[in-house]
Amino acid sequence: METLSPSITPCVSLPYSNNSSVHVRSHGLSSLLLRNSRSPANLSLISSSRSSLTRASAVEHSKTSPSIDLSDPNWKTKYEREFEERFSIPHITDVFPDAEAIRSTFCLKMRSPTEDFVGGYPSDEEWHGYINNNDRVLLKVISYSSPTSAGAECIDSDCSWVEQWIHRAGPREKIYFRPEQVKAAIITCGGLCPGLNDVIRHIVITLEIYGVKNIVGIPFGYKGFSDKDLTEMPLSRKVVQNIHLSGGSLLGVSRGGPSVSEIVDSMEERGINMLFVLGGNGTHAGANAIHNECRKRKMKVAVVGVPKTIDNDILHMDKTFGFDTAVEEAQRAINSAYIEAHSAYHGVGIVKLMGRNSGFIAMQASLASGQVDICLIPEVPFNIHGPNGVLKHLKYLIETKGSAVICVAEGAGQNLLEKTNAKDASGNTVLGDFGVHIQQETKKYFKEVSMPVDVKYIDPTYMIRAVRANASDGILCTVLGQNAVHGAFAGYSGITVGIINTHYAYLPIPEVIAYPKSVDPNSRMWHRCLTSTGQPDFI
Ligand SMILES: Nc1ncnc2c1ncn2[C@@H]1O[C@H](COP(=O)(O)OP(=O)(O)O)[C@@H](O)[C@H]1O
Ligand SMILES: O=P(O)(O)OC[C@H]1O[C@](O)(COP(=O)(O)O)[C@@H](O)[C@@H]1O
Ligand SMILES: [Mg+2]
Repeated sequence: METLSPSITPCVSLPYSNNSSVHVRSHGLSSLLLRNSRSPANLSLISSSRSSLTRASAVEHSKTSPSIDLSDPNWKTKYEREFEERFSIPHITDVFPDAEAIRSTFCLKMRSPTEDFVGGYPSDEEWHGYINNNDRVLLKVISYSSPTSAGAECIDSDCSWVEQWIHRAGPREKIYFRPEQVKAAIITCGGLCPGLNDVIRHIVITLEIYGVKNIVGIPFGYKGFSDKDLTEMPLSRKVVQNIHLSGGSLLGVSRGGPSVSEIVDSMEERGINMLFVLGGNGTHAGANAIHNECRKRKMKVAVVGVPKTIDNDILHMDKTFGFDTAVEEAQRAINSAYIEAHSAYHGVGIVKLMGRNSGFIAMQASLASGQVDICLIPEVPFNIHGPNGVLKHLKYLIETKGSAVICVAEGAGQNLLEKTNAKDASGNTVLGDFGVHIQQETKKYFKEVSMPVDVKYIDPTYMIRAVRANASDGILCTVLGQNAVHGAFAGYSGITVGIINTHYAYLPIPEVIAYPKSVDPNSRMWHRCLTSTGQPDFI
């Protein structure tokens, strides 16, 4: 039976403050709300979180909002209007006001993809499956009654309800590209993630249903645009039919690569006018820059992203594809660590999971397994040594339970390691190996206190990333892939697609990558994780 450590803090204090120095939870409203701290009412985003604002260097919000004066009786209306403006999605008609729209060729009546449009486009005249351009999805669905409510994000001290609407994804009745004039390209960048092949597959299948015949894959990420030895891969339903049965990416992935202008030069040369970009924060920063460069050059191109990251660090979305699968797979590693630890005399199982800045996989896998005693993530500071340190608690667990399991996210405890200052080809900081560090410190500590322990360290990170998507991710990938194509045909560009409050939406890219999403240490989910592990604060 699990025994709780006597050092457990019974409740977590909720630092409510409307002082401008309050740490702002890193959600989408941050830039606007931080500016509010200079407003006459001197109110910033009021949050019960203790995490500080983290910001990706990549992209700032593209559409800045002026400060909201909370003493203005109409501030809510103004806020909602400005929110709508920030989350408006760029459209081809912004640059080409006379762009011709035709009736959609997305037709679910069976038709051979090799058929030519000699007799005109097929259409489902009576079909009521289209999305109206004015359809919206609500971004936030909880009305908090107090800033001290767990996870509360409030704009004013009363936590006034403010509506934040974003664009609903899906097929439109009017499209801005003639299928026979489309050359569509798909690219996968960054690290691997379960589900990449499922998304590629559904982009290709949906493009074919619209009637596109010229579809290519760019090999090995952005590098494929500049490396002369890499040739584009022709794609069709036949090519992609079974690719979802294996993990990885049919097209290959890479970090780093050519400049944005080189990429756009290459797109011009190749005649690409639809680009589907599958990747994380970095890839999306690139996609947005490509979109802007195309606009600057007056190219009628749709650039649409599909967020890919097992780290789940993309803002606003319920989750990104591959995350669910990663959690499921991580749980298997935790179970092995548990079995090893449980079967050994004074066994300690340590599992390292991915998560550069965000501990979502570690948190969710710990919760899912129910076998973790200590979960360490980058968002929550901790000490290893000292009276409240991890090792002291570990000793207590060994004494009371006989074994213990520790789950660490790769980005945890970086302040306790020597900095490498190394960067990968994309400019991401190369992290120190905290898993190895805590393994070594555990062995040292128990030697010092003359207590025998049997430490088993499992690093399943690349095994987790390489698996094929599970059923739930498979469905998510299908919907995201289809919606990416609908967005491009509808004439949107510089957008990405995500699942938000169980609905599918289009968002302007800068809003989802303004900074990496992270675990809120005051969220219900982190509290649930603490309830499950029974771990105390290690501070
Ligand atoms: N700020 C940026 N602007 C343009 N391209 C970027 C930017 N950051 C990263 N990239 C490119 O995006 C690709 C993927 O980035 P990376 O950070 O490795 O993965 P991810 O997209 O999963 O975060 C790389 O080819 C990288 O060169
Ligand atoms: O060894 P690689 O390819 O750099 O990948 C490691 C990184 O991949 C990730 O899982 C996901 O990163 P990306 O979203 O940038 O692909 C990180 O958590 C991890 O640091
Ligand atoms: Mg990234």
